[in-house]
Amino acid sequence: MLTVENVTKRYGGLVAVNDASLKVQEGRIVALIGPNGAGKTTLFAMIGGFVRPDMGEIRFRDQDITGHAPHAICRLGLTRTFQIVQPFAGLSVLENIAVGAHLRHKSRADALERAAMIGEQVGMGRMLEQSAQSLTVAGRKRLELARALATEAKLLLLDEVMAGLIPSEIVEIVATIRKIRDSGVTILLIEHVMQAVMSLSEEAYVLNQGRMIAHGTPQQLVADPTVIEAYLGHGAADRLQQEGAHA
Ligand SMILES: Nc1ncnc2c1ncn2[C@@H]1O[C@H](COP(=O)(O)OP(=O)(O)OP(=O)(O)O)[C@@H](O)[C@H]1O
Repeated sequence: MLTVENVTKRYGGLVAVNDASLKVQEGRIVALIGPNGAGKTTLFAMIGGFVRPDMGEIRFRDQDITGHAPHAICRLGLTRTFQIVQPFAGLSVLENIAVGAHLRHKSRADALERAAMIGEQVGMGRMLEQSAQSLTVAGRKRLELARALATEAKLLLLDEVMAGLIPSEIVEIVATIRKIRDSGVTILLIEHVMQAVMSLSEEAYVLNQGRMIAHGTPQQLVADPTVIEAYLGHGAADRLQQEGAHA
């Protein structure tokens, strides 16, 4: 469904993403993980059309979308959420979701009807008339999910939708994301909450200093010395093994 091939993005002397590739098959939940500053958000920005890669190619459903504008990519069925959630403060939850629905529904009544359905789907059924400004962090994350879904995305890119949530809220949003996938939406997510990555995704890619250093099931990756070193520093895999042997 999505193929990223040898994509590179430089900012001056810094190579934020360096010759990175990944594939997302339809119907899957795939995670993109890596330490802070690894280049995850930059890679998402390139896939969504917000940043143009210096090199490489991005294909979505057999179409080359490299360097296309975000609205054109969204119209094809690929939508991303943002790490910092900024709802339209003066609008209700329902109206905020309807902004996404307007991409496919020209009439306000149709957009609102569609928005109400999506609101239910993400567990915001009782908050639809509430002002978006009054939402908690967890509510805002759900709203961001709903706005993206309302564009009738076939592939959703979720950027840290669990950041700042307490464990019980994480459990709820994990269930919601699974439900969204079961409704036919493919998901690529950036996530720091490893417990969520382990329970949600069937496969994960690891980015470190701009390079894709590993790909596998989350279970394989947490046992992979290259991945452990990327997170914990040089020699960490050996140290862990020795500690394990002495325990
Ligand atoms: N617009 C920009 N101009 C200059 N440097 C940038 C820009 N955007 C990102 N970078 C740099 O590129 C590198 C990768 O950043 P990016 O935000 O993609 O990483 P990340 O993996 O998403 O990190 P985090 O997990 O902390 O969000 C960092 O060193 C960052 O400082």
